[in-house]
Amino acid sequence: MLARASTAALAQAVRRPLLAHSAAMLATAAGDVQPIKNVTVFGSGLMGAGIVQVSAQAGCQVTMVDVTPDALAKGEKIILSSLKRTAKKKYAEDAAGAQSFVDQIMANIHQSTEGAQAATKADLVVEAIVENLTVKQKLFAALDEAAPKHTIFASNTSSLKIADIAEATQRRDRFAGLHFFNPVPQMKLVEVIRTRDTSDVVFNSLLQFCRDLKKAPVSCKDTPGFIVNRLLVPYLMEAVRIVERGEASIADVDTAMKLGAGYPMGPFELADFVGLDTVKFIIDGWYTNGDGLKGKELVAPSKLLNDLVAAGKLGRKSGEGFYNYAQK
Ligand SMILES: C[C@H](O)CC(=O)SCCNC(=O)CCNC(=O)[C@H](O)C(C)(C)COP(=O)(O)OP(=O)(O)OC[C@H]1O[C@@H](n2cnc3c(N)ncnc32)[C@H](O)[C@@H]1OP(=O)(O)O
Ligand SMILES: NC(=O)c1ccc[n+]([C@@H]2O[C@H](COP(=O)([O-])OP(=O)(O)OC[C@H]3O[C@@H](n4cnc5c(N)ncnc54)[C@H](O)[C@@H]3O)[C@@H](O)[C@H]2O)c1
Repeated sequence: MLARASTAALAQAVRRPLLAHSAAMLATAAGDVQPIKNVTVFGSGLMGAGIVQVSAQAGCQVTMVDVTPDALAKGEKIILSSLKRTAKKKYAEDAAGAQSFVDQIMANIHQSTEGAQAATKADLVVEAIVENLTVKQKLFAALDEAAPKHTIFASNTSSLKIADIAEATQRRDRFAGLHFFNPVPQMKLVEVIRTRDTSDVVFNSLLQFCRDLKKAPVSCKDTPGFIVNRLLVPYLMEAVRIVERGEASIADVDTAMKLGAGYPMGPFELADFVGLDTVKFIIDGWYTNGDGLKGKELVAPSKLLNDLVAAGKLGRKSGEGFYNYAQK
């Protein structure tokens, strides 16, 4: 009798928050939205450039902001190369059509190194800068003064708590996570993360914005790694530990996961793709103070990973990580 009662209570305890969460999703699905037509993206790197591109492709006016003209030029190069790949497929026999496709989208993209100025007309500010809480808080605190009251703030962080970033501003009701995946033009998923303070209108507007970008939004609580990274990063790290324990080679682990689990990339290829510095930052943050992950073996530091990052071998973006791309 006791066992049955405790099972029922447990089921109820699990069901209650899930029901509340899905009810919130349903409620917001029918709620008001504020239009997002003018977007300012901070960071023109791997992710920022992709977010700029897909927003411009959806018809938004987009301002891409970085700290130097050189960083902006790198971002523009990433966008042009991606658009040309897409244009080549769409307009295989029509070079003029392909060029006009690229030109029309690039006309929606403006560049600036003046962050505060760039935020003054934004309906949405998306941050995709270095994965460092203090740097993100400093940026948003400065933008809070410059951006209009209606502007929504969103972070593309891989691993930080959205609430920790938002606390640097006076607009916690207009602050959320908007987590895109690499490469942004290809990956359909966006994780939309609300904090306790995010308003329904803001959450709803971000869900609609993702749909306008032809992306598929999902949501979860403001927890370490949200959904994908919470599952993916421990998997990547266990692959590293298999190699550290001398149980298999890097190449065989990658081959095994591609041919045995049907993944498009093996864990080492993927870690090099994401950036070894980003992977290291994520596990270091979770190991030292991640809710429910602090001190856990699952995310413990790895000598192999730390040595590569210390040697500046960050993966594809530096030409070498677990693999050497200079030779490929
Ligand atoms: C850590 C962070 O917080 C979260 C994350 O981002 S975790 C990482 C999530 N991302 C992944 O897991 C990526 C896994 N890898 C993949 O999906 C695939 O390997 C890939 C899409 C990157 C590349 O696909 P793949 O078939 O291996 O290579 P490729 O043929 O070059 O590209 C496939 C298609 O996408 C296109 N494509 C690839 N990258 C592109 C880009 N950046 N821009 C435009 N088109 C691109 C190619 O043109 C090709 O188009 P086609 O099939 O019509 O010819
Ligand atoms: N790499 C991935 O696969 C991936 C995927 C999803 C999310 N993310 C997250 O996105 C963010 C960016 O990652 P990335 O891989 O694009 O990094 P990146 O190093 O490629 O780009 C970061 C860019 O931010 C710029 N920057 C730094 N401080 C700035 C500031 N104060 N103002 C304006 N620009 C500034 C840098 O100059 C650089 O161009 C991180 O939070 C990361 O965790 C990364």
